[in-house]
Parts: sequence; C-alpha cells; structure tokens
Amino acid sequence: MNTGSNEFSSVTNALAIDGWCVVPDLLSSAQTQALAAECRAMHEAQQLTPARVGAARTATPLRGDSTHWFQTGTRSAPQQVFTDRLDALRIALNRELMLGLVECESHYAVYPPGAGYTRHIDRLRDSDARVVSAVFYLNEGWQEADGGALRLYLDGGSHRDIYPHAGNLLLFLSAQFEHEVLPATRDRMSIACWMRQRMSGPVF
Ligand SMILES: O=C(O)CCC(=O)C(=O)O
Ligand SMILES: [Fe+2]
Repeated sequence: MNTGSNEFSSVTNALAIDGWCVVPDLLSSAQTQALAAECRAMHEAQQLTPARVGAARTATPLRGDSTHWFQTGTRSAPQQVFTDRLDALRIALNRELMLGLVECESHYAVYPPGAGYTRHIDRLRDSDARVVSAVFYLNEGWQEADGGALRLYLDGGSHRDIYPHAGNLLLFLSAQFEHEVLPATRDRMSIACWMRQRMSGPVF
C-alpha cells in the first residue's frame, strides 16, 4: 500500500460497489504481531471480559467471545498504531464516499475453540450510529481446516466465508450485511471495530 493521498482508493471503490472488501496491508507484519502478542497476553492474564449483547448487556449464548475495549488515554503503543491507521481509513472514506464518520470504537476479541457468534447485523436496534464494520484479524498460520470463518451473507442468498488470517482487515457496511462467526478448533483473535456517524435519533 503506498502512502500517497489516494492510498485507500481501491478500498473506497470496493466499498462503494460491493459494500464490503478485504484490505490485506493496513499494517506491517511487525505491527500486526505486536497486536496479536498483546491480545494473547491479555487473554492469558484473564483481562478480557465475556461479551454481552443488546442494551440490557446480558450474558448470552449467542456469542462466545471475550473482549477488551480500546480506550482513549489508556491505549498501548500497538493499539495506538492501529487506531491511527483506522482513523486514516475513516477520513479517506469520508472524503471519497461522504459517509460522515465521526469516530471509531474498537475492541480485542478472543473466541475460544468451539465458540462463535450467531447470525446477526451490527447495527443496534435503537441506534443507527454504526455505519462501517471493520474486523482486523490476528491469527498467524490460520488454515481453513481450523474453521472460524466470518460468514458474510450476500444479496440473493449466497454467502462468502472469510478466514481470519493475520493482517487482513474485513470491511462491510453495518446495516447491509448479516454475518456470523463459525466455531474454530483453536483460539481466534481479532479486533472488531465500528465507524460511527452522529446519531440521528431513535430508529424503530
Ligand atoms: O470476528 C469476526 O469476524 C466478526 C465479529 C462480529 O461479527 C462482531 O463482533 O459483531
Ligand atoms: Fe458482527
């Protein structure tokens, strides 16, 4: 990926045409490895929290991951590098597609073997803030036999299985695509992010 002002032009084109794409080179492999090492260390130190679903934030069998939200002021160096790159992408999307994205929210997620996330849409029922979903994968040496695909449901009833290979960033329009995380045979690590617009009020 070059560093000119149009470095994200293929991404913005793909998002405009298909509504989703995979970006293979957001970070260097050293930067990706630093995030993976930190995520694994936090998981091993039991610093991740079982994920919740919905406004009631209830524990749920619908998803089996544990998470840690990146927070302003307490981001580690690898988290800050990632946040800055995602922000550059957000600004490019605003410039090219006029999406009006004002911020990103991001968390580490670890799915232990056998855990998944049932078919869902990322836009919350009472909020239209989430516009673009982004998932950055942290798993070196992932094989398709390990499972763990993100299954993205497309118009017309077909789907695509995207495997969580280290360094790949999956982007899709939050309101448009149902998706699910299929269970894997090994720990599956990622950073899940949402680029948000200003809320326009309740959506029913
Ligand atoms: O990890 C993934 O591939 C997707 C996670 C997801 O769908 C979510 O957190 O909403
Ligand atoms: Fe999702």
